[in-house]
Amino acid sequence: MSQSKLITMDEFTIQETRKFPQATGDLSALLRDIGLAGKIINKQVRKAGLVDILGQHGATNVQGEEQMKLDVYANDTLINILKNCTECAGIASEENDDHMSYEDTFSFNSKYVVLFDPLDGSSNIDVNASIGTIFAIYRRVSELGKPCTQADFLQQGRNLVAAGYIIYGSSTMMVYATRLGVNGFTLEPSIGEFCLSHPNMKCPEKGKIYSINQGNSVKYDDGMLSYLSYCMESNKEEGRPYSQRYIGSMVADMHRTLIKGGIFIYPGDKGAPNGKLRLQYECNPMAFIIEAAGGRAVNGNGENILDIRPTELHQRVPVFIGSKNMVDKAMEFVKTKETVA
Ligand SMILES: O=P(O)(O)OC[C@H]1O[C@](O)(COP(=O)(O)O)[C@@H](O)[C@@H]1O
Ligand SMILES: [Mg+2]
Ligand SMILES: [Mg+2]
Repeated sequence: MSQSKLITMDEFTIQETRKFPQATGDLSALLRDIGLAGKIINKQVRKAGLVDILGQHGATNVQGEEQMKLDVYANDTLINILKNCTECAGIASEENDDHMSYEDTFSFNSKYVVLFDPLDGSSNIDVNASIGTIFAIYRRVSELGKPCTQADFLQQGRNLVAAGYIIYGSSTMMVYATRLGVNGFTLEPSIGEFCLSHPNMKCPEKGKIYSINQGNSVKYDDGMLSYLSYCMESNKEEGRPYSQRYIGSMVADMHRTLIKGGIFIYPGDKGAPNGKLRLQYECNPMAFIIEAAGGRAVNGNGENILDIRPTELHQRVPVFIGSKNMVDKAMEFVKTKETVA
């Protein structure tokens, strides 16, 4: 990123909007507001050991998971910023039981709703590894001028208008996808702006890394285990064995997968047939980004993640996501064994 050619995210989205004369600019404004929330969360993350923001908050969320202080901080920040902006009619979050409808005059007439995982990778907060915020933007299906309804938040991933994440890593980046493609913006700390650093991101068709919690192997079925054996098997021509990398923070594992290629898997297992990750604010936005970058995302039956019809806000789904060829290969193992069983 050369200083003389800095393109801020705002400039970029304005340029993109101009390609569509009928566009209102509302989506650009919404992305800017999510970026603003990201900058505020980033400020806390950067001084996490110095202020009282590490550790547990003392409550559990709707899924029975311990909330960390930063989970709560990030959630409150996003809720307040999106409430005060004029483009968002309501939100749903990993940390809230139900969706929230913003009922002021402006929000009532807003056409977008946002779903988010305010802080992804909670288990990494206290050990200073990369964490992130994941978001998904839909056009509401409920009537303008009325409160949002559950239907707004239970849309298929196919309906996404935009999705992205902010990663608080060695630098802070915001990556978002629309149907036009995927672009990444690095936070320039001296001017406090996200600036275009990764234009037109593409996920390589094939990679050399598989990413899964291998410690759970004892619970995996035969198909999954034989795919893992395939990843570890030596085959020089095909570039195997693959390397295994697993941070345990979906944002960080997916950011690497998007840039370097590879496959990220959180499968169903004997104890949790639907796996752990949530469809609406983790897997759908990541699937939308990866598809827009040329990759693929399916569940354990090979069904495209974006085609799944959600029935509950916090539903979980097994996920195989990343380089197209690697996801297709994994399905050969997983689906064959399922049929045999
Ligand atoms: O510790 P496990 O079971 O491997 O799970 C790791 C996964 O859980 C998550 O941390 C769940 O996200 P949250 O931190 O938002 O609950 C993902 O980011 C990650 O991929
Ligand atoms: Mg998460
Ligand atoms: Mg979270």
